[in-house]
Amino acid sequence: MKKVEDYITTIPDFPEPGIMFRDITSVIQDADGLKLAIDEMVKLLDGVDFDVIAGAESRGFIFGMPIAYLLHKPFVLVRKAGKLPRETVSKSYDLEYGQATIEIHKDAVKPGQKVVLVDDLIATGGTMKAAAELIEELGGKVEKIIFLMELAGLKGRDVLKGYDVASVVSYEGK
Ligand SMILES: O=P(O)(O)OC[C@H]1O[C@H](OP(=O)(O)OP(=O)(O)O)[C@H](O)[C@@H]1O
Ligand SMILES: Nc1ncnc2[nH]cnc12
Repeated sequence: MKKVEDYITTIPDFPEPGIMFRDITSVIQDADGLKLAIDEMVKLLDGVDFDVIAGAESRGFIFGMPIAYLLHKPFVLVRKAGKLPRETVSKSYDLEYGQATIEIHKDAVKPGQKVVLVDDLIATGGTMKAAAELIEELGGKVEKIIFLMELAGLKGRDVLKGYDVASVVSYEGK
């Protein structure tokens, strides 16, 4: 029986020297890999009471949407800057390589709503930290943050201290 990690490809030195790129395309271009990945992420939400799933552009959309569909929850887009047409809240942050700004529509989360954040991977934790702060700025409560993969050596969990964080696959290094 194959495990999720068997479907993940690692490409050294992409997109920059020193980065071990953990590629999800080899997971989702295999029907069994895609199903297993989503099923394993859904399991991370066993017993979690929440109202909304929010996913980070773009790979967080790939995994967040099917989970929202399966659990019959609404899905909120955490988008890169300049893509959302209505009023937004916005935050800038650093990545393993580069820098980014994300935005959420102001009406996407109502005060008091319990939100699950979803992404494919945690590296430095910057993306999800910024997303969590935006949810909280809108009055939402971050109930849990889930990933398909975790690059544990980059200590992203420390950045997300205080949040309930879970992942399907953990790489010891980066
Ligand atoms: O933990 P961090 O250091 O914040 O890094 C993780 C983030 O980086 C990648 O997204 P990226 O911004 O490259 O965008 P993409 O999903 O559009 O490829 C990945 O999908 C996570 O969202
Ligand atoms: N090492 C990595 N592999 C794939 N996506 C990433 N996003 C940030 N760091 C990454």
